[in-house]
Amino acid sequence: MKLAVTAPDRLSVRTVPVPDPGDLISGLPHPAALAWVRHGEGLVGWGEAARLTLPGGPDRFTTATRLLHDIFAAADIDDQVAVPGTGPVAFGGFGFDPGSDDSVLIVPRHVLGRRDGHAWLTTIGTDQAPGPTLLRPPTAPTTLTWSDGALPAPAWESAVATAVTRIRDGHLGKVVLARDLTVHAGEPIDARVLLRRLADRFPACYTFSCAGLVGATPELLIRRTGGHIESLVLAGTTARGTTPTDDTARADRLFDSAKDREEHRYAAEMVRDALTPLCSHLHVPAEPELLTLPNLIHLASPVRGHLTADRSVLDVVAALHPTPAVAGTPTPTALDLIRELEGMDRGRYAGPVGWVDARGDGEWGIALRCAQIDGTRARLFAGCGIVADSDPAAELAEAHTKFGAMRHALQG
Ligand SMILES: C=C(O[C@H]1C=CC=C(C(=O)O)[C@@H]1O)C(=O)O
Repeated sequence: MKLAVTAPDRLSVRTVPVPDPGDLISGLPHPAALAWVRHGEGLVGWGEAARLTLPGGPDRFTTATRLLHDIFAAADIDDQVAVPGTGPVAFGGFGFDPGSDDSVLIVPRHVLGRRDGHAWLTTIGTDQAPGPTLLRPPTAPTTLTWSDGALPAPAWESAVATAVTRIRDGHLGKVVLARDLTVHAGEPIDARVLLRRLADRFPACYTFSCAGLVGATPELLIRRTGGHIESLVLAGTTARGTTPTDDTARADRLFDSAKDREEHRYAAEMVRDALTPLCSHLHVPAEPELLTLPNLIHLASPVRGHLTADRSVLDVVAALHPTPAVAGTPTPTALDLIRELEGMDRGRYAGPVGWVDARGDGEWGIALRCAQIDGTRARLFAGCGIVADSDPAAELAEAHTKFGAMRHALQG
């Protein structure tokens, strides 16, 4: 696949303040939705002023940064709000595997944003629409037919067992193995229905949609606001309990679990090592804390820092991806094992997903708890960190719980 850039020579961009638009997702006018929303704040976009599709390669982030810089530098920008996310922005999703051709960036024609008491509408081009008008009301998917993806459950369990053997033999410390499920619907799946259900159920997650990849991820890879950066490293998981006592017992067991602590440590240490050279100040907590979601509890390390130089958020994404939350340790060995054992192409699942503006500010998550929608078909993904003490049956159960987020979004 070749690099493709669809963009006019010069974008004409105007951002104006608007009254509080309320719920962002219900303003999306048609199914080709772009979204990044958490606790009701964020950005939604529609229409395409520019699109970049990038071939695989470890340089895909720097290529994206350079091309976007050229498009944004040539733009004629009237930004009357001037906060992160105003002016032109690109939504994007990058392929997980450096060899993957799936990376895409879209500069929407319209963006509706809401953050810290500001609300704005950005319009690109001459079509100065006053705001979204619902062109096609969302309809929920019906008659869903589920099937296995690349590996049925027993085959995936034996892939996990093979990974455990390789780890115990000393080839690597950790690998994250994922599996996929396929679902067919009676009519084209509308991303807005999934966004609505995900945002209602997981308000603390980043509900996203970009080029058919729709999900609600709890994992913030990086947020850049001026020189300030934040990340939330997640690894180590348990399902929520069925009673309050069971829930507390599970949370305590997770917090004390040597196996989950090891899984988490690989991820937190790699993020620390990758960010240290970029930062004048970096805080990584010595111990993880618990992040409680409606369906799962994770070990979590909130990381904060200050960049030494003026780098785009995409430069920081390039330094971080793929973290051991989605690949493993050491990274090259883990990537080889993932290619050998998963039997599938992850596409943009577990890759960076988010947005960047012309200042280089932006928010990028790791695309987890998501599905790739393609007309009437969707591919759901879920993965689990495997270390020496992992049990294949327990990992299969964990993947099943992780699939639950998107299953619910599709089934209601
Ligand atoms: C790879 C996934 O989750 C990662 C993020 C948090 C916890 C994880 C775990 O405990 O295995 C995974 O590393 C996924 O949800 O598909």
